[in-house]
Amino acid sequence: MQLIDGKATAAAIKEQIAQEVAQIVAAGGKQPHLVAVLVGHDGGSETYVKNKVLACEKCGFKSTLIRFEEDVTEEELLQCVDKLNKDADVDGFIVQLPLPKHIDEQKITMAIDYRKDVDGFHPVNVGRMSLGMPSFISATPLGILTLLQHYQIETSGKKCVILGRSNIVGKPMAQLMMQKQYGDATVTVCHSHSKNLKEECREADIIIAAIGKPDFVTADMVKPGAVVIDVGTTRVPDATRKSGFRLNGDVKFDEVAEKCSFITPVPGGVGPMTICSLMKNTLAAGKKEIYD
Ligand SMILES: Nc1nc(=O)c2c([nH]1)NC[C@@H]1CN(c3ccc(C(=O)N[C@@H](CCC(=O)O)C(=O)O)cc3)C=[N+]21
Repeated sequence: MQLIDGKATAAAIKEQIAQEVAQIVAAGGKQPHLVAVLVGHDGGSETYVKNKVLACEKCGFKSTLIRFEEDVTEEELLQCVDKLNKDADVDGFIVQLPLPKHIDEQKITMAIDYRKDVDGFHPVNVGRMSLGMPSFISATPLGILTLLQHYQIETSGKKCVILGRSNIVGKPMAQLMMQKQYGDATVTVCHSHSKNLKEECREADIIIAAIGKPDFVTADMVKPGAVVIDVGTTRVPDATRKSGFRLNGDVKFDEVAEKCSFITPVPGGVGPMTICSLMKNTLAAGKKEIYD
Protein backbone atom coordinates (compact mmCIF):
# COMPACT_ATOMS: atom_id res chain seq x y z
CA MET A 1 0.00 0.00 0.00
CA GLN A 2 1.20 3.48 -0.85
CA LEU A 3 0.06 6.47 1.15
CA ILE A 4 -0.98 9.45 -0.97
CA ASP A 5 0.55 12.52 0.66
CA GLY A 6 -1.84 15.38 -0.06
CA LYS A 7 -0.04 17.75 2.24
CA ALA A 8 3.31 17.40 0.46
CA THR A 9 1.70 17.48 -3.00
CA ALA A 10 -0.22 20.62 -2.09
CA ALA A 11 2.93 22.26 -0.69
CA ALA A 12 4.83 21.60 -3.93
CA ILE A 13 2.02 23.06 -6.04
CA LYS A 14 1.72 26.15 -3.82
CA GLU A 15 5.49 26.62 -4.24
CA GLN A 16 5.07 26.56 -8.06
CA ILE A 17 2.22 29.05 -7.81
CA ALA A 18 4.33 31.35 -5.63
CA GLN A 19 7.11 31.33 -8.24
CA GLU A 20 4.67 32.21 -10.99
CA VAL A 21 3.14 35.00 -8.90
CA ALA A 22 6.62 36.40 -8.21
CA GLN A 23 7.25 36.51 -11.98
CA ILE A 24 3.93 38.22 -12.64
CA VAL A 25 4.56 40.85 -9.99
CA ALA A 26 8.19 41.39 -11.15
CA ALA A 27 6.84 42.06 -14.65
CA GLY A 28 4.52 44.74 -13.23
CA GLY A 29 1.42 42.55 -13.13
CA LYS A 30 -1.23 42.36 -10.44
CA GLN A 31 -1.00 40.16 -7.35
CA PRO A 32 -3.98 37.73 -7.37
CA HIS A 33 -6.57 38.64 -4.72
CA LEU A 34 -8.89 36.10 -3.08
CA VAL A 35 -11.72 37.14 -0.77
CA ALA A 36 -13.42 34.68 1.59
CA VAL A 37 -16.81 35.48 3.11
CA LEU A 38 -17.52 33.70 6.38
CA VAL A 39 -20.88 33.75 8.16
CA GLY A 40 -21.04 32.73 11.82
CA HIS A 41 -18.50 30.80 13.87
CA ASP A 42 -18.81 27.14 12.81
CA GLY A 43 -15.61 25.41 13.98
CA GLY A 44 -14.95 23.53 10.73
CA SER A 45 -15.57 26.58 8.54
CA GLU A 46 -13.27 28.67 10.74
CA THR A 47 -10.47 26.13 10.23
CA TYR A 48 -10.92 25.90 6.47
CA VAL A 49 -11.02 29.65 6.06
CA LYS A 50 -7.94 30.06 8.25
CA ASN A 51 -6.14 27.47 6.09
CA LYS A 52 -7.19 29.35 2.96
CA VAL A 53 -5.77 32.61 4.27
CA LEU A 54 -2.48 30.84 5.15
CA ALA A 55 -2.35 29.25 1.69
CA CYS A 56 -2.78 32.69 0.10
CA GLU A 57 0.27 33.89 2.04
CA LYS A 58 2.26 30.88 0.80
CA CYS A 59 1.26 31.61 -2.80
CA GLY A 60 1.98 35.33 -2.60
CA PHE A 61 -1.69 36.28 -3.02
CA LYS A 62 -3.50 39.12 -1.39
CA SER A 63 -6.32 37.77 0.78
CA THR A 64 -9.25 39.36 2.56
CA LEU A 65 -11.61 37.77 5.06
CA ILE A 66 -15.08 39.28 5.38
CA ARG A 67 -17.03 38.16 8.44
CA PHE A 68 -20.73 38.33 9.21
CA GLU A 69 -22.56 37.24 12.32
CA GLU A 70 -25.02 34.33 12.16
CA ASP A 71 -27.99 36.75 12.03
CA VAL A 72 -26.90 38.51 8.80
CA THR A 73 -29.82 38.92 6.39
CA GLU A 74 -29.90 37.45 2.89
CA GLU A 75 -30.17 41.01 1.57
CA GLU A 76 -26.97 42.11 3.35
CA LEU A 77 -25.11 39.09 2.03
CA LEU A 78 -26.37 39.72 -1.53
CA GLN A 79 -25.18 43.32 -1.24
CA CYS A 80 -21.74 42.07 -0.20
CA VAL A 81 -21.63 39.69 -3.20
CA ASP A 82 -22.65 42.53 -5.51
CA LYS A 83 -19.86 44.73 -4.16
CA LEU A 84 -17.28 41.97 -4.65
CA ASN A 85 -18.57 41.34 -8.19
CA LYS A 86 -17.95 45.00 -9.04
CA ASP A 87 -14.63 45.42 -7.22
CA ALA A 88 -11.91 45.35 -9.91
CA ASP A 89 -9.25 44.60 -7.27
CA VAL A 90 -10.94 41.27 -6.40
CA ASP A 91 -10.01 38.41 -8.77
CA GLY A 92 -12.00 35.68 -7.07
CA PHE A 93 -14.13 35.13 -3.99
CA ILE A 94 -15.90 32.38 -2.12
CA VAL A 95 -18.81 32.36 0.29
CA GLN A 96 -18.04 29.61 2.79
CA LEU A 97 -20.78 26.98 3.06
CA PRO A 98 -22.91 25.93 4.87
CA LEU A 99 -24.87 29.16 5.40
CA PRO A 100 -27.47 29.64 8.17
CA LYS A 101 -30.89 28.19 7.38
CA HIS A 102 -32.60 31.54 6.80
CA ILE A 103 -30.30 32.20 3.83
CA ASP A 104 -30.91 30.58 0.44
CA GLU A 105 -27.52 29.14 -0.57
CA GLN A 106 -28.61 28.77 -4.19
CA LYS A 107 -29.61 32.41 -4.40
CA ILE A 108 -26.21 33.49 -3.06
CA THR A 109 -24.34 31.15 -5.42
CA MET A 110 -26.33 32.43 -8.41
CA ALA A 111 -25.53 36.04 -7.47
CA ILE A 112 -21.76 35.49 -7.70
CA ASP A 113 -20.22 36.64 -11.00
CA TYR A 114 -19.21 33.33 -12.62
CA ARG A 115 -15.93 34.95 -13.74
CA LYS A 116 -14.98 35.33 -10.06
CA ASP A 117 -16.49 32.04 -8.88
CA VAL A 118 -13.25 30.28 -7.94
CA ASP A 119 -15.27 27.63 -6.05
CA GLY A 120 -16.79 26.60 -9.41
CA PHE A 121 -20.28 26.40 -7.87
CA HIS A 122 -22.13 28.79 -10.22
CA PRO A 123 -24.39 27.08 -12.83
CA VAL A 124 -22.33 28.59 -15.66
CA ASN A 125 -19.19 26.91 -14.35
CA VAL A 126 -20.97 23.65 -13.52
CA GLY A 127 -22.52 23.59 -17.00
CA ARG A 128 -19.30 24.43 -18.80
CA MET A 129 -17.39 21.85 -16.79
CA SER A 130 -20.00 19.22 -17.71
CA LEU A 131 -19.57 20.09 -21.39
CA GLY A 132 -15.78 19.83 -21.13
CA MET A 133 -15.38 23.57 -21.73
CA PRO A 134 -12.87 25.79 -19.88
CA SER A 135 -14.35 26.68 -16.47
CA PHE A 136 -13.53 26.96 -12.80
CA ILE A 137 -13.61 23.38 -11.52
CA SER A 138 -14.79 22.87 -7.98
CA ALA A 139 -11.77 22.61 -5.71
CA THR A 140 -12.19 19.17 -4.12
CA PRO A 141 -12.73 17.26 -7.40
CA LEU A 142 -9.89 19.22 -9.01
CA GLY A 143 -7.64 18.36 -6.06
CA ILE A 144 -8.48 14.66 -6.40
CA LEU A 145 -7.74 14.68 -10.15
CA THR A 146 -4.42 16.38 -9.41
CA LEU A 147 -3.50 13.71 -6.83
CA LEU A 148 -4.36 10.86 -9.22
CA GLN A 149 -2.20 12.48 -11.89
CA HIS A 150 0.64 13.24 -9.51
CA TYR A 151 0.79 9.61 -8.35
CA GLN A 152 0.44 8.42 -11.96
CA ILE A 153 -2.64 6.37 -11.13
CA GLU A 154 -4.24 5.00 -14.29
CA THR A 155 -7.93 5.92 -14.50
CA SER A 156 -8.73 5.37 -18.19
CA GLY A 157 -11.19 2.50 -18.62
CA LYS A 158 -11.18 1.74 -14.88
CA LYS A 159 -14.29 1.20 -12.82
CA CYS A 160 -14.71 4.16 -10.49
CA VAL A 161 -17.35 4.14 -7.76
CA ILE A 162 -18.23 7.48 -6.20
CA LEU A 163 -20.05 7.45 -2.87
CA GLY A 164 -22.16 10.58 -2.46
CA ARG A 165 -24.04 12.87 -4.86
CA SER A 166 -23.43 16.34 -3.41
CA ASN A 167 -23.23 19.35 -5.71
CA ILE A 168 -19.74 20.21 -4.48
CA VAL A 169 -18.07 16.78 -4.60
CA GLY A 170 -20.03 13.71 -5.80
CA LYS A 171 -21.73 15.16 -8.87
CA PRO A 172 -18.79 17.13 -10.32
CA MET A 173 -16.41 14.25 -9.49
CA ALA A 174 -18.61 11.84 -11.48
CA GLN A 175 -18.67 14.24 -14.43
CA LEU A 176 -14.90 14.69 -14.43
CA MET A 177 -14.08 11.01 -13.94
CA MET A 178 -16.24 10.05 -16.92
CA GLN A 179 -14.86 12.72 -19.27
CA LYS A 180 -12.20 11.63 -21.75
CA GLN A 181 -9.80 14.48 -20.98
CA TYR A 182 -9.89 13.92 -17.19
CA GLY A 183 -10.70 10.46 -15.79
CA ASP A 184 -11.93 8.57 -18.86
CA ALA A 185 -13.30 6.02 -16.38
CA THR A 186 -16.51 3.99 -16.12
CA VAL A 187 -18.35 5.77 -13.34
CA THR A 188 -20.98 4.58 -10.87
CA VAL A 189 -22.50 6.94 -8.30
CA CYS A 190 -23.90 5.41 -5.11
CA HIS A 191 -25.80 7.24 -2.37
CA SER A 192 -27.94 6.73 0.70
CA HIS A 193 -30.69 4.99 -1.28
CA SER A 194 -28.50 2.68 -3.36
CA LYS A 195 -29.49 -0.95 -2.86
CA ASN A 196 -26.26 -2.55 -4.08
CA LEU A 197 -23.67 -0.14 -2.71
CA LYS A 198 -21.40 -2.75 -1.14
CA GLU A 199 -21.41 -4.91 -4.26
CA GLU A 200 -20.59 -1.91 -6.46
CA CYS A 201 -17.69 -0.97 -4.20
CA ARG A 202 -16.29 -4.51 -4.26
CA GLU A 203 -15.97 -4.31 -8.04
CA ALA A 204 -14.37 -0.87 -8.09
CA ASP A 205 -10.79 -0.15 -9.17
CA ILE A 206 -11.14 3.33 -7.67
CA ILE A 207 -13.42 4.30 -4.75
CA ILE A 208 -14.03 7.98 -3.99
CA ALA A 209 -15.87 8.29 -0.67
CA ALA A 210 -17.69 11.59 -0.11
CA ILE A 211 -20.69 10.89 2.10
CA GLY A 212 -19.62 12.33 5.44
CA LYS A 213 -20.17 9.11 7.40
CA PRO A 214 -17.13 8.24 9.54
CA ASP A 215 -15.59 4.80 8.87
CA PHE A 216 -18.34 3.91 6.37
CA VAL A 217 -16.03 2.12 3.92
CA THR A 218 -14.78 -1.10 5.50
CA ALA A 219 -12.24 -3.68 4.25
CA ASP A 220 -14.97 -6.10 3.09
CA MET A 221 -16.12 -3.44 0.60
CA VAL A 222 -12.73 -3.02 -1.06
CA LYS A 223 -11.21 -5.13 -3.84
CA PRO A 224 -7.57 -6.05 -3.20
CA GLY A 225 -5.33 -3.50 -4.97
CA ALA A 226 -8.03 -0.84 -5.34
CA VAL A 227 -7.32 2.91 -5.06
CA VAL A 228 -9.21 4.56 -2.19
CA ILE A 229 -9.77 8.33 -2.00
CA ASP A 230 -11.29 9.59 1.26
CA VAL A 231 -13.06 12.96 1.08
CA GLY A 232 -14.75 12.75 4.49
CA THR A 233 -13.70 15.13 7.26
CA THR A 234 -16.15 14.62 10.12
CA ARG A 235 -15.26 15.95 13.55
CA VAL A 236 -15.74 13.15 16.07
CA PRO A 237 -15.34 13.55 19.85
CA ASP A 238 -11.95 12.37 21.11
CA ALA A 239 -11.11 12.88 24.79
CA THR A 240 -7.41 12.16 24.19
CA ARG A 241 -7.03 15.33 22.06
CA LYS A 242 -6.71 18.75 23.59
CA SER A 243 -9.19 20.10 21.02
CA GLY A 244 -11.67 17.44 22.23
CA PHE A 245 -12.17 16.03 18.71
CA ARG A 246 -10.37 14.46 15.80
CA LEU A 247 -11.03 14.46 12.06
CA ASN A 248 -12.40 11.17 10.80
CA GLY A 249 -12.66 10.13 7.17
CA ASP A 250 -15.37 8.10 5.45
CA VAL A 251 -12.95 5.16 5.26
CA LYS A 252 -11.97 2.81 8.07
CA PHE A 253 -8.35 3.60 7.38
CA ASP A 254 -6.36 0.89 9.22
CA GLU A 255 -8.16 -2.13 7.80
CA VAL A 256 -8.69 -0.69 4.30
CA ALA A 257 -5.05 0.43 4.02
CA GLU A 258 -3.93 -3.21 4.31
CA LYS A 259 -5.95 -4.18 1.26
CA CYS A 260 -5.63 -1.36 -1.24
CA SER A 261 -2.82 -0.14 -3.53
CA PHE A 262 -3.16 3.60 -2.76
CA ILE A 263 -5.04 5.44 -0.02
CA THR A 264 -5.44 9.06 1.09
CA PRO A 265 -5.22 9.76 4.83
CA VAL A 266 -7.47 12.11 6.82
CA PRO A 267 -6.17 14.64 7.64
CA GLY A 268 -3.39 15.28 5.13
CA GLY A 269 -5.04 13.84 2.04
CA VAL A 270 -7.79 15.50 0.03
CA GLY A 271 -8.26 18.50 2.40
CA PRO A 272 -4.94 20.23 1.63
CA MET A 273 -5.47 19.53 -2.09
CA THR A 274 -8.87 21.26 -1.93
CA ILE A 275 -7.17 24.38 -0.67
CA CYS A 276 -4.36 24.26 -3.19
CA SER A 277 -6.90 23.83 -6.03
CA LEU A 278 -8.67 26.95 -4.83
CA MET A 279 -5.29 28.69 -5.14
CA LYS A 280 -4.93 27.32 -8.70
CA ASN A 281 -8.35 28.71 -9.59
CA THR A 282 -7.52 32.07 -8.05
CA LEU A 283 -4.30 32.29 -10.07
CA ALA A 284 -6.28 31.43 -13.22
CA ALA A 285 -8.81 34.15 -12.29
CA GLY A 286 -6.02 36.70 -11.78
CA LYS A 287 -4.52 35.79 -15.17
CA LYS A 288 -7.97 35.90 -16.81
CA GLU A 289 -7.11 32.47 -18.17
CA ILE A 290 -10.70 31.23 -18.43
CA TYR A 291 -12.79 34.38 -18.85
CA ASP A 292 -11.76 37.85 -20.04
N1 LIG B 1 -17.67 27.73 -0.40
C1 LIG B 1 -17.08 26.64 0.09
N2 LIG B 1 -15.99 26.12 -0.53
C2 LIG B 1 -15.35 25.03 -0.04
O1 LIG B 1 -14.35 24.57 -0.63
C3 LIG B 1 -15.85 24.42 1.16
C4 LIG B 1 -16.97 24.99 1.77
N3 LIG B 1 -17.56 26.08 1.21
N4 LIG B 1 -17.46 24.44 2.90
C5 LIG B 1 -16.86 23.31 3.54
C6 LIG B 1 -16.04 22.43 2.60
C7 LIG B 1 -14.98 21.60 3.30
N5 LIG B 1 -13.70 22.09 2.80
C8 LIG B 1 -12.44 21.74 3.31
C9 LIG B 1 -11.33 22.52 3.09
C10 LIG B 1 -10.11 22.23 3.67
C11 LIG B 1 -9.96 21.13 4.46
C12 LIG B 1 -8.63 20.90 5.11
O2 LIG B 1 -7.72 21.69 5.04
N6 LIG B 1 -8.44 19.79 5.81
C13 LIG B 1 -7.21 19.46 6.49
C14 LIG B 1 -7.32 19.51 8.01
C15 LIG B 1 -8.04 20.69 8.55
C16 LIG B 1 -8.19 20.61 10.05
O3 LIG B 1 -7.18 20.50 10.77
O4 LIG B 1 -9.35 20.65 10.54
C17 LIG B 1 -6.80 18.06 6.12
O5 LIG B 1 -7.67 17.27 5.71
O6 LIG B 1 -5.63 17.73 6.26
C18 LIG B 1 -11.04 20.30 4.68
C19 LIG B 1 -12.27 20.61 4.09
C20 LIG B 1 -13.94 23.09 1.92
N7 LIG B 1 -15.24 23.31 1.73
